[in-house]
Amino acid sequence: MPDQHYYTVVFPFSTDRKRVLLGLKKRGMGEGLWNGFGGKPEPGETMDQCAIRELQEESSLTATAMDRVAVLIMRLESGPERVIFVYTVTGFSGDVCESDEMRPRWFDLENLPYSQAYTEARIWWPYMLAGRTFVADFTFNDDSIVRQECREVQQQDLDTYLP
Ligand SMILES: COc1nc(N)nc2c1ncn2[C@H]1C[C@H](O)[C@@H](COP(=O)(O)OP(=O)(O)OP(=O)(O)O)O1
Repeated sequence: MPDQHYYTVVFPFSTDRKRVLLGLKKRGMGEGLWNGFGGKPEPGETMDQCAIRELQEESSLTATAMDRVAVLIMRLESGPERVIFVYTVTGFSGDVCESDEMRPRWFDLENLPYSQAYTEARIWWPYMLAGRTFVADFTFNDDSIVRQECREVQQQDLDTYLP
């Protein structure tokens, strides 16, 4: 079994579901790219707890309605495999604020910044935006995707990927 590192990534939607809140990563992994809000779980924390905490720390929003919608598996040429749990948030409280790590901005769903996001976002964001539950599995060689699979699953199937 390869070494695996676990992450969350969280995407808040506007009430009318026409806009999504993304954050421009200001430092570290994915710097300069638009993505959802997230990170690594702290010791003893569940992935759901991690998702809520990371969203709060990075955007100041508190999730009140959140769904686990996908698992992304990133098989990199070197380094540990990344297993990323994706969440959508359809209810929240608080006001959006910039943090040390993320500069948040609402985007219309028809105008997403794919040219300034992770390469594979073009493949799996449409699944998420369509409200699907899925597992996306990517193999990279350098920064290129050499194998990809995106398949719809049942909600409970996502649990099998939990650490
Ligand atoms: C190709 O790989 C990735 N694609 C996408 N779309 N998102 C990714 C990929 N690899 C990582 N991510 C996401 C997962 C997390 O949301 C962040 C990375 O989290 P970070 O390293 O910043 O975690 P923190 O716990 O916040 O880290 P520090 O507090 O130590 O800065 O990117």
